[in-house]
Amino acid sequence: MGAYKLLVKGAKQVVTVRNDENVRVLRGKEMQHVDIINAKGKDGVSILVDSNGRIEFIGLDSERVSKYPRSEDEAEQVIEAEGKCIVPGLVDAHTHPVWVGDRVHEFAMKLAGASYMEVHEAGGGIHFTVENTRKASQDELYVSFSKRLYDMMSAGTTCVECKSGYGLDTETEIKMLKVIETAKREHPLTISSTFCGAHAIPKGSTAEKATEDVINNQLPAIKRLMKEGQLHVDNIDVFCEKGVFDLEQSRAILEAGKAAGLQINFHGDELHPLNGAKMGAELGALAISHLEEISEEGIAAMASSGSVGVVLPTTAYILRLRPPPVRRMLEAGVAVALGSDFNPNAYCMAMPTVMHLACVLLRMTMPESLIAATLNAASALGLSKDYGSLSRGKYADLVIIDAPRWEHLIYQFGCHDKIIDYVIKKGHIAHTKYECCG
Ligand SMILES: N=CN[C@@H](CCC(=O)O)C(=O)O
Ligand SMILES: [Zn+2]
Repeated sequence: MGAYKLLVKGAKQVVTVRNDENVRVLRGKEMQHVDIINAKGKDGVSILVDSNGRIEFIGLDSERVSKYPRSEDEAEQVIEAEGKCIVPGLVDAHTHPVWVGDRVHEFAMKLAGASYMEVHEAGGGIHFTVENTRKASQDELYVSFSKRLYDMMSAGTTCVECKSGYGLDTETEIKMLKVIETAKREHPLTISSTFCGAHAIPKGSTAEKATEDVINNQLPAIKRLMKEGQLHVDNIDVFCEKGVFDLEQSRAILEAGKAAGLQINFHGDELHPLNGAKMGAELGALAISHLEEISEEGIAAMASSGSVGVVLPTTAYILRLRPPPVRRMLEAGVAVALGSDFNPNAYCMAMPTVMHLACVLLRMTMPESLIAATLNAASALGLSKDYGSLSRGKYADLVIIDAPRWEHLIYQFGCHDKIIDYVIKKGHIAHTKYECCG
């Protein structure tokens, strides 16, 4: 074993986002620029990774050679990155990736004019996925889930939030959380897991009964497994929406989750303005997702509570919703993050596509979008101490792009696999296009 796990050298440009490990989140104007280390002529940029996968040095090749003269010989792997750009590993702050049975048939219905809630109320949508997921075995779910995680990684994602929520009963919710738990142990990606037993009202039940079931049955069973060390769940979620869980039911579920030691991270103000953002801010939510219908009051509350706003451009795009007022949120000082919202309704797991949509549909700039998909997304999951930017001491999660400027990752609409040369996870080559595509 070498003294260093990896040396990347000769890069044209390294976007650190912030080259300061103490910066854990960025808001408002702070999101207008990213820190970049550029090569000086032939003197490229190096990243040296220690044996624990953390960044030991980041800076010009010449400085690295004078400070660590033997680094090239002592590194287990060396990547020549001449002419290439490097950004931090992307962080996907919101996904629903554990399920079987696609909903391609519903895409046609929606194109013909059916709304998300019309499909849901007709017994499709989440209900369709619940029926299929309840029938599937843990192994079957793991096979499709783990393939999706590799696909996400090949598009540059190195940390991802993964929800349960297609069980809506204790048994299936636990089955889903166990699938996520297995991936936490076995997959290179860093996973933040979320209990979302309140994702919909089970068929034949009511919102009152479902709230009671989540609080009195599902959550205590999960808590027991966490105590026994069988599960390590990070977040509590609820779909706070008209016709699903109302404001008070959502509050009760989130409070119960918080009392069980989970971070509050939920769906709010997506289709109707229920003032979910304000309620979440009052509870000290770490993050609130969607926010298409956030109120001015909700924006002010999130700016002062520090709750991260996770916006999901794929949803607004696919459902033709009015996009969330991201410019207003940024102006007011809300920290904005991005997620793919990968689920059978929004079948997108590529964060470069998400960043592109954020720029075009949500009017974010490219630096804002990159910050939202790295440092702020890590912050929405409580992971920004270790992930989301490149500085000494942080984990070396990197995306190495074969393009003359980092912005190509966002500018290019699709086919990112052609320019993503390497995805590095904690200093390991987790994916390289040279092995899979030649
Ligand atoms: N809005 C609620 N949940 C998901 C959709 C899940 C589904 O349709 O299966 C979302 O965030 O978009
Ligand atoms: Zn969602």
